[in-house]
Amino acid sequence: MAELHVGLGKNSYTILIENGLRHRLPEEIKKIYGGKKIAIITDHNVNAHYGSQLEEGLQSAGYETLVVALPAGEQTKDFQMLPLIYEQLLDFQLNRSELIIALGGGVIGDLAGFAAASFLRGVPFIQIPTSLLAQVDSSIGGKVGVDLARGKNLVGAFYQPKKVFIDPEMLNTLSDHFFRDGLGEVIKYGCIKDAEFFSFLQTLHTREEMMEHIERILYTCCDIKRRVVEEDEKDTGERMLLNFGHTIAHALETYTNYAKYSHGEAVAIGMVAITRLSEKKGFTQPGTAAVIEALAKQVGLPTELHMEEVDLESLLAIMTLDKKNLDDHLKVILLKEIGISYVQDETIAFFDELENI
Ligand SMILES: NC(=O)c1ccc[n+]([C@@H]2O[C@H](COP(=O)([O-])OP(=O)(O)OC[C@H]3O[C@@H](n4cnc5c(N)ncnc54)[C@H](O)[C@@H]3O)[C@@H](O)[C@H]2O)c1
Ligand SMILES: O=C(O)C(=O)C[C@@H](O)[C@H](O)[C@H](O)COP(=O)(O)O
Ligand SMILES: [Zn+2]
Repeated sequence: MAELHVGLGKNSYTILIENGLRHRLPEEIKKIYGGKKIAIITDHNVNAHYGSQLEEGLQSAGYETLVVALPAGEQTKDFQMLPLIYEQLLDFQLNRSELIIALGGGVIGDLAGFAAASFLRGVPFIQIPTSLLAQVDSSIGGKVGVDLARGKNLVGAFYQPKKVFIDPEMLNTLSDHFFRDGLGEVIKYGCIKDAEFFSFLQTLHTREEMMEHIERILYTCCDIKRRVVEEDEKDTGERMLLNFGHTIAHALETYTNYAKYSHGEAVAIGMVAITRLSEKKGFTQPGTAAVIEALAKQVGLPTELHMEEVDLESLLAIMTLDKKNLDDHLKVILLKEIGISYVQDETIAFFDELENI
């Protein structure tokens, strides 16, 4: 069992990582919430595996519950889902002091978190992340939101959960596709902050090997994210490092209508592409992109940005909507070398060479 504290003043909370924690959730929730009602927001896949156990446990602990189960997938992280959720919360008469639980992957965490941030101007919520991506990244730090057709995460808020409960055993039911996908963000953490962790990842070849070391993987990523968020909760500087590979990733996801690449896949492609560009311009130690590419390939992630399949002008137009853009500047996240990242002011011209990398 491991516990991490995210120190954000009155918005502080803890992350609990424990095998089998799902069986003890009602008891843990009782410690932090003395109200009557709990709304669980989840998706159909996760609900089928874990919904009834959680709901029944909470009912046995004396809570009145509502389960809002939505279709699985990125298309659900849409603005138009919100009224459907609000309607059900209203029917349930959830009040401002009562609790929302996000039970699922990053899609549910972001969407339910934003519903919590906006319903009645803010209802407390907790994160029970069930995908690898959500356990290492999206459940921590309070970035919640939804996608628009014109761009990813373009509507949202910074709204911290009251607690994050991580049960690594829940990953046993995750598909191979989404296990791999989460590794895109895991590799990101090694790239931006921890060369030793990156080297450790290079020694792991199979899902089984990774599951043998899952506590180290989860703890290392959560700890890096916690430290970065503590330093810059509102994403004005240091936190932008967590966006390594994401300017290209988000543009690619948007361009392909959230249907071709899952987020971690797009991040893998984005990290390799930006590092190739950066090497070409002399900002990154030569050979770094190849090393990231090799690790991504080793775990089965895509690494090639197939420019013949996309229109560069359209991709660049989407990038200009990136939330990191301030004034006339784009903020690009680059590596000096594996483990050392920084933010650099650039113009959109930085990406002109994308067709030739
Ligand atoms: N807020 C943040 O800081 C942050 C960080 C990274 C990514 N994100 C966002 O997270 C989203 C991607 O999250 P994701 O990859 O978890 O996608 P997801 O929520 O769609 O989950 C992936 C798939 O796995 C299924 N699933 C989840 N847990 C399962 C389990 N334990 N057993 C069986 N099936 C399970 C889901 O039903 C879904 O089909 C993207 O929208 C991305 O933008 C947000
Ligand atoms: O928490 C952060 O900050 C991140 O950037 C984490 C990213 O992995 C994540 O994809 C996040 O949702 C991106 O946020 P955005 O602000 O670029 O939309
Ligand atoms: Zn991400």
